[in-house]
Amino acid sequence: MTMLVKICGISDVAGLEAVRAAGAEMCGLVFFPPSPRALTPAQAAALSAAMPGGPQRVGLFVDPADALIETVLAALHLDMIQLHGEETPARCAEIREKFGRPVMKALGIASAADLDALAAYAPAVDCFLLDAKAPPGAPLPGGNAAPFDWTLTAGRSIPRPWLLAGGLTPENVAQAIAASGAPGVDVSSGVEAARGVKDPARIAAFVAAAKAA
Ligand SMILES: O=C(O)c1ccccc1N[C@@H]1O[C@H](COP(=O)(O)O)[C@@H](O)[C@H]1O
Repeated sequence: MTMLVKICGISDVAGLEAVRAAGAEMCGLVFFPPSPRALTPAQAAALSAAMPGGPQRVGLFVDPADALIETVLAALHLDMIQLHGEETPARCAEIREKFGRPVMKALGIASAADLDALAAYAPAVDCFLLDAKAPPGAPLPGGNAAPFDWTLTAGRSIPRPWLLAGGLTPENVAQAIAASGAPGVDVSSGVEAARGVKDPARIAAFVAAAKAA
């Protein structure tokens, strides 16, 4: 089975080219201003236009108003919408229906009980991203280089396709896949040279390690 790989927080052409060259299926474009990886719709449109084709474009939003999604979709094509806030199942379904894009819902996981929430979301979304819960007071709900206990998902039936995220790196991704049973992985901080600055060599190493796992 193909291991799906998403590299999140791409903000320049070198990063996008590295994702394409490495063979990752998806890249994430962040539309959440507090993030060091955030893009304006115009910046994202220019970046995406610099490389027609290539990885699927996933737009990352945090509790977005409809107007923001509308503005982004008017500026560039998105293949998928990632919701990384406190969106309810009803809000996920509304966004999926209104904007006609597959929805990936991110959920913070700290204990086995957190996985119980997946059942309520399953009818409203196309896939899940299971990330560590943000540390208390963290300014970002994700992208914090924090892992969760990978064994929590081992042997669990996850009711949609899913990606593992949180603190993954080229060095630990194979171990994370083996421990969690994840069919796909997503990374941001672990492939950066500095916060918000992607490192093409680490992107290549991450994708190679994930695909070989
Ligand atoms: O990357 C961000 O800046 C970000 C901001 C707000 C919500 C989510 C964000 N990133 C997502 O979090 C996961 C895990 O990140 P990391 O690898 O631990 O740094 C990342 O894959 C993105 O999907």
